[in-house]
Amino acid sequence: MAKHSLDKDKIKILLLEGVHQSAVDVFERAGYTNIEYHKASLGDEALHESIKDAHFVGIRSRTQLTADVLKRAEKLIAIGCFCIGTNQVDLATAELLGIPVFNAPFSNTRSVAELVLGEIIMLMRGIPERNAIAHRGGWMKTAAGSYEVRGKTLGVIGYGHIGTQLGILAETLGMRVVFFDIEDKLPLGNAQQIHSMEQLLAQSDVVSLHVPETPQTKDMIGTAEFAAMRKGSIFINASRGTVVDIDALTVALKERHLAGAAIDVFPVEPQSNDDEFISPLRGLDNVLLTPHVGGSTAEAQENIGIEVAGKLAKYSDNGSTVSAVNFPEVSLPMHKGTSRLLHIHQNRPGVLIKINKAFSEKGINIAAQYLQTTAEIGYVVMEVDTHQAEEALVELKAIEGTLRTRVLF
Ligand SMILES: NC(=O)c1ccc[n+]([C@@H]2O[C@H](COP(=O)([O-])OP(=O)(O)OC[C@H]3O[C@@H](n4cnc5c(N)ncnc54)[C@H](O)[C@@H]3O)[C@@H](O)[C@H]2O)c1
Ligand SMILES: O=C(O)[C@H](O)COP(=O)(O)O
Repeated sequence: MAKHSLDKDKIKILLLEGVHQSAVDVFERAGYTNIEYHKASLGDEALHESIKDAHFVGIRSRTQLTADVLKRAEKLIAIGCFCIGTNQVDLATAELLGIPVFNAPFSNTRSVAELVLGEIIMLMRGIPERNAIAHRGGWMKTAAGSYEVRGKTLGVIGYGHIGTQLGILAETLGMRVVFFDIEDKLPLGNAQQIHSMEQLLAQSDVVSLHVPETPQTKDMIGTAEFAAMRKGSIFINASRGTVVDIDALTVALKERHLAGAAIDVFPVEPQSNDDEFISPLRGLDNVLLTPHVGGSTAEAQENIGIEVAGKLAKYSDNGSTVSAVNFPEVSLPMHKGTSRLLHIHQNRPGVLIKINKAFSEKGINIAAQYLQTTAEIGYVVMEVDTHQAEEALVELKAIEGTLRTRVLF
């Protein structure tokens, strides 16, 4: 088992938002037992208190790791987002502080696609409204406004891991699939790329959003876009709450320009299951409201726990940063018989030369060396004889531009 500059039982792992037990199991199997586990996200003060001595933190989409939080988390080595989205982390600040951020880019995508497919069928049949009326003692038995999905057009906005899977599943039900994406994408099945979002909106019976939260996607669907959609069409958002102008959506639904909607993500979401959900969409019978559960299935959560905890444990044990979203990616073999030094520095000219010169002057032999950079930082990993590791670490810490160093014996 890898030995660290810090004993493993001193390495604190903070897990928030009820990440799956599979993550705890992975950490424990890797020898990390100092785990602080919370079922929900923490309020600002509690978060500051818990993260200030944490070496690793695991979150889901709720916890906001802002620049302020990160700067106060002085011991933080890496962050795990146990989900797809990483917009809740200030990635640029994390990078400049030398903190890699990992996520699970695929594990819950099938779950989202399945949920959306079910919602399409329910909404095309007007089931949410019939269900709500029945719960109030009414009986809305009519074929009016109730349609098969076969032969209808699904417009997917954001044709990535989720959008593509949804497209394939929808085609198996006989739907025609069109998509809009800022990138040219290989259409799967019989899907067709449309290069104008307006044209997609005008020809779709169902529009489903699957874009990430970025400055470009903020409020990308508002009054004008709803007006461009067909009268009586269906709108679905299981991407991020910031992408849709929720007031404009409310108007489009109340005016019955849209026949229905399914919304899983909201501009403001409750911090925990004990807090009230506030939204102008509440009380609309033709809207399916779900509490950000697109990726919340047993299968997805278990796989995410294993994947992200595995990436964090690997970074802790051997320094590998493969698939980090904000960091130079270095793929490292296991090391045996040497010690591994990890050095994260500002990306400025001459750092590697200075390291090599300092080591050569001290007679420290470098058995292996790996370097990757981004525009902002460099990540160099070196292997040296174990008896020289402490001395090498001192030399590394003295290099100008150093952000962080670690040694793995
Ligand atoms: N509701 C949930 O529980 C849940 C679960 C998983 C993911 N999500 C959200 O869904 C999003 C999509 O997930 P994914 O795995 O398919 O991501 P992805 O990165 O595989 O796909 C996103 C696609 O959107 C495209 N895109 C980006 N900006 C765009 C723009 N301005 N206009 C059009 N297309 C644009 C990209 O080119 C890409 O093809 C995630 O970023 C996450 O925010 C939500
Ligand atoms: O980004 C994601 O993967 C989804 O939004 C799911 O987030 P969650 O883990 O908070 O449910």
